[in-house]
Amino acid sequence: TKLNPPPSPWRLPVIGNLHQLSLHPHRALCSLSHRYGPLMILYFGRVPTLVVSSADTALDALKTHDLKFSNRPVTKMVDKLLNSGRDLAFAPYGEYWRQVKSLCALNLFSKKTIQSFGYIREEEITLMMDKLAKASSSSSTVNLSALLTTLTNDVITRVVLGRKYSGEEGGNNSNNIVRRFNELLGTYPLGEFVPSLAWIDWIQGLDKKVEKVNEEIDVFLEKVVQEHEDADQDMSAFVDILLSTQKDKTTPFELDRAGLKILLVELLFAGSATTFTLMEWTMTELLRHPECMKKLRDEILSVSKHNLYVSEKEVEKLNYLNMVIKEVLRLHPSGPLIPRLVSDDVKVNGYDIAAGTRVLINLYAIQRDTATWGPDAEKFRPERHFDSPLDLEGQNFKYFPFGSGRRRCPGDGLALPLVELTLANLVKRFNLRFEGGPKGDNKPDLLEATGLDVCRKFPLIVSPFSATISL
Ligand code: HEM
Repeated sequence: TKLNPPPSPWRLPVIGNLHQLSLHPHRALCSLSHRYGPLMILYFGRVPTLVVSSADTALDALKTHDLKFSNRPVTKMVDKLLNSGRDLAFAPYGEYWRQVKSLCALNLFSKKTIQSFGYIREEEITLMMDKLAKASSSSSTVNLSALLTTLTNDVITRVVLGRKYSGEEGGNNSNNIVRRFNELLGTYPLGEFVPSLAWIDWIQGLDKKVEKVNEEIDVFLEKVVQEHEDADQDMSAFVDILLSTQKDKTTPFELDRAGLKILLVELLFAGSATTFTLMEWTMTELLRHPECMKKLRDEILSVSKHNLYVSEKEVEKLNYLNMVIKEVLRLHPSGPLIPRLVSDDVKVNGYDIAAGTRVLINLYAIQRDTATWGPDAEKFRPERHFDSPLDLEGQNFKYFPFGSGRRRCPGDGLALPLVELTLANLVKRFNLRFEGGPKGDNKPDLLEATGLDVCRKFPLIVSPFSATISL
């Protein structure tokens, strides 16, 4: 039978469409989809990649054919950094993935476990507030991006590893490890797409960099695991649960030392970079829209009247905060391109897609589509979520910032309470003045960094002023 492949933009010999990706592939692919349609095949060198850019095509791929789209590609970096996918995010869809996922669901992502970490969130947020209060009383500026990075990192390392590592030196500093891991995982070696150009990666020393980061991560995590093995008293971090799973020979699940460490590093990375990115963009948008900041502050003050600290119970009543976060996740999804892999030949929207084709679901394009969001789709307008049926569950393909289906993000329940609580306390306690970007603007810009998680290009530097609060 005759096959009907999706349209493809014109491409160059050898490199294919690689030159069209720019530094911000989600944006470049969004523009290309306006010309070539919501389903297109691009060739990254010799590697065909299906790009999905509309709600309808995402529904057909991720719902109608969800099983065939339930894998992820094992890129060269995943192969090297995550041992060919012995983690959760890149493990092939199958028994190993199922076992790891249920272990995490039960011991890390369950409602009860997340609630039990409430005191960690409170302690770390209080520490951050203290730093801001100190800066406020000495009229100094602070790097809010750095503070938020440390906060998310400290919370996730306490939950997963049992204590903080952000104050340690060099290779033992969890902030450094997560940052370098993120940078490398978001790198696509040219040799992966064009084998004849692999020498360029070699000259750039990519293999050496990966080797070094792998070694550092291994040394760091070996020390952490050893600390837990040597501890006299019972410890209750996630690493301890992994260690007891490892020892328990009756479980159907075999987790060796290397697999255990890969899972730990992935959770640190997946848990902190995404959560931090969401907080950083929320503060950016609020500083760009003082009317939204004021509305949010009024809401927080109306709900949280008796203490300086906004509690988790009070946060549950903050509807406008919820809308603000939803709008930020729409415009700035932490991971704008969701990677999947087609595991079997499939027909999507009438087009034939071959097994083995890589897939990129362009959340950025879908969540800014004017057909869904209207002519002001590019505008930050939290009110559009008022009484909206679109939630974060991933059932509606117009809006799914945590993904959808079997491979949907399992960490939303861990991320959102921290994000909500931090933002509520920050906005209640401080008026923040943006201290100019590189061009001396008085409103933060929207320039994006490159990498797997798209955070701000330049950090948010602000002057905090303690707000007057009558209790
Ligand atoms: C604001 C915070 C977060 C955002 C926006 C986010 C977003 C996403 C997205 C879009 C995916 C891909 C889903 C798909 O393929 O359908 C994903 C997967 C994943 N996320 Fe998150 N995430 C966040 C926080 C977290 C946290 C806190 C953790 C864990 C500590 C986490 C762990 C994971 C894992 C393990 C996967 C892979 C799941 C699988 O393949 O089975 N995420 N996330």
